[in-house]
Amino acid sequence: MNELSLIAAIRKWSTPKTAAPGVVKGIGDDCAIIRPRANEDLLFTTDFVIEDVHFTRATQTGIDTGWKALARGLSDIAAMGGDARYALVSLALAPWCCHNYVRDLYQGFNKLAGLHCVQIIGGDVSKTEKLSIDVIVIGSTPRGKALRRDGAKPGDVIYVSGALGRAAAKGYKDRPIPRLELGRKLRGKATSCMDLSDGLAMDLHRLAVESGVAAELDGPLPSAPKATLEHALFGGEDYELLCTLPPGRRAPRELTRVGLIVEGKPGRVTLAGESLQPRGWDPLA
Ligand SMILES: Nc1ncnc2c1ncn2[C@@H]1O[C@H](COP(=O)(O)OP(=O)(O)OP(=O)(O)O)[C@@H](O)[C@H]1O
Ligand SMILES: Cc1ncc(C[n+]2csc(CCOP(=O)(O)O)c2C)c(N)n1
Ligand SMILES: [Mg+2]
Repeated sequence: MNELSLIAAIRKWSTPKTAAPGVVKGIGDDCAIIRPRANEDLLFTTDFVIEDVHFTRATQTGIDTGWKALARGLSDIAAMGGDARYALVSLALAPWCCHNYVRDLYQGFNKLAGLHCVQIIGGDVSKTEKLSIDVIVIGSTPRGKALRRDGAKPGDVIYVSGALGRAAAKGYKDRPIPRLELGRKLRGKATSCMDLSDGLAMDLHRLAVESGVAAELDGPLPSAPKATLEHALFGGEDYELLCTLPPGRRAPRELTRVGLIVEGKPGRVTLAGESLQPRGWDPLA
């Protein structure tokens, strides 16, 4: 395997049947060229997936690792109420990564990219000791309509999508489903929104800090099969949406009410009246 032959293969694996709208030039030049539409805001996000930090080689296939690496960025776009459009994929390959493994990674990227009309428009390859994948995703929203973390107001109702603790209960070996459709439905409805990557306790704290409010969790939490309360609150990697809606506003059926935004020390979170520490997954701990 050398750089030229691998990039030629990647180019073949990444070429869609029809180019995504706005792509003037995809893989093959120093930069990709994108022509933005009028009246849209662009969204940019980047996330790593690193061997033995986010997955272990022995327990996860290349296809699942590729899926998850792209899903993390798509989930960020979902949290902003956006459409995911393009991705850049940088691979630092470990000595054990053979041609067929890289092909499997692209199968994983492509399975998920195909579901959401996302085109891989570039990237980089290099080598290192442990496989590291960085995926940049670019998305868009109608101008001024992106959902943000900083708009929650006292009196708003807190909701989460899906079931919490799913990834932790499965040993972090599942394929997360980015909630892009739900995110778009929440545009113009939710006062704040973010995706749950580090666990509800930590991520609700972050949303409350950005919004300058406190949060009270009161309702029963929607938990995944076999998930403990510890998994649901602190497990992380659920990639569900956490959002707030003004009182009285009807919530889409994918959402479950879990609490209320209140006035108080910014970032303080309580569960059934008890203070909840902002503990969860911390990559640097
Ligand atoms: N190295 C960095 N340089 C510049 N900005 C960064 C860097 N790392 C993180 N950020 C920014 O800090 C903010 C919070 O990032 P963080 O990664 O904690 O959130 P997140 O992406 O929602 O969570 P997660 O990565 O756990 O899914 C984002 O705006 C992110 O772009
Ligand atoms: C081998 C292995 N050990 C632990 C975990 C759990 N884990 C890793 S990163 C993360 C949060 C999101 O990451 P980030 O904060 O980098 O966005 C979680 C919950 C895993 N997936 N694989
Ligand atoms: Mg991040």
